[in-house]
This record gives sequence, C-alpha cells and structure tokens, in this order.
Amino acid sequence: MTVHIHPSIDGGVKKGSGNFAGGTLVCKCKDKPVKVVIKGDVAHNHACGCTKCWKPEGATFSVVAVVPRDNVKVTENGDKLQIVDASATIQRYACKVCGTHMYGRIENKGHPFYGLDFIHPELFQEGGWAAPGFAAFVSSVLESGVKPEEMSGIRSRLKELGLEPYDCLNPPLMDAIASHVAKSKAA
Ligand SMILES: N[C@@H](CCC(=O)N[C@@H](CS)C(=O)NCC(=O)O)C(=O)O
Ligand SMILES: [Zn+2]
Ligand SMILES: [Zn+2]
Repeated sequence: MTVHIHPSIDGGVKKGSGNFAGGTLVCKCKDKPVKVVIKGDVAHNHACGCTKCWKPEGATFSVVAVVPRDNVKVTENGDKLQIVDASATIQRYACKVCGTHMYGRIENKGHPFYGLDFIHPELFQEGGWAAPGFAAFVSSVLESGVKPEEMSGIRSRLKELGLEPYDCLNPPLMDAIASHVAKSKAA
C-alpha cells in the first residue's frame, strides 16, 4: 500500500534553491484569493502530523515553516481571514471561504517562538523555498484517524524521504525551547 504523506513531498523532497528571496502565498479560492507576501526564505521547514496544522485534501501531514513576523504582510482580500482558534498558542489565520490557513501567529511575548509566524510554503506561487528537513508530531496522526498498524509504514516512508520522524519537534528546536525556559527561570 502506498503511504501518502503530503502531495508536495510524496514524489520526493525537492531541494530549495538556497537563495529564495520570498514570494506570495495564495489561498485556494478561484475568486478573490487571499494573498500574503513573505519577505525572505523560510526556516525550520518540516512536516507536522498534529491535528491543528492545516493539511491539503488527502494529506496525512502538513508542511509548515517559520518566518519572522515582520516579514509577513497580508496584501489582498485580508477581510476573508479569520482566526481558527483564538485560545490556541498559535493563532492561525484561515480563509473563511476555502479554509486554507495563511499564517499562524504567536501573541504571547514569553513564548520561545514569539516573533516567528508559521506558514505553509506549498502556498507560494513561486518555487525554491528551503525544503522540509524533518517530521514533527508524527504520533499525532493517530488523532486524525490513522490506524496504529499504519505507523511503522509512515515512519519508514518519512525516513526514506529524508525526514527523520519525531513525536514532538526535532532536537535543535526542543533544545531552543528548553534553553528559553531555563533563561526565563533564571531571570
Ligand atoms: N497531539 C496534539 C498536538 C498539538 C500540538 O501541540 N501542536 C504543536 C505543533 S504545531 C503546537 O505547537 N501547537 C501549538 C498550537 O497549536 O497552537 C494534536 O495533534 O492536536
Ligand atoms: Zn480562500
Ligand atoms: Zn502542527
């Protein structure tokens, strides 16, 4: 049985150009799509298996990356955006009509990732953005209806794609979170 992860990587992970200068994220609406302009390349791009991150039709994982919040500007049809869950750590702004999440923002200034917005690079109308490098929250796909017996196939496929599977974030990001916590405790 073929294991589907995400349409943008099922055929292999495409390397970034190394000099992506930014571009425009476009929602799925034919009429009056929401457009969000991003300055510069994305960082920490990864596949996420959690239930909160937006996935295109049929995908088991989302593909999500971060950019500095000051590099994110809604340029067209921003009136169609609404916050999916205002109580979540990441406030995800989705198109009311097609449901696509355009960006996610952390408003808690004490959060380790404050200052970074979460975006889905597949929505860029341009190519060349930094490729996903690992898979996060892999066990969480069980919460979306994946059967336990499918997990070993999913983890093997992620490894085959070069996306090391983790059940939370990867070690550099987990270390960044823990260092932030340590500094806040010391302060
Ligand atoms: N098992 C949970 C995990 C959710 C979760 O913690 N997601 C991570 C990765 S995106 C997170 O940082 N969430 C913060 C938020 O969703 O606001 C689920 O699948 O819903
Ligand atoms: Zn839309
Ligand atoms: Zn997620």
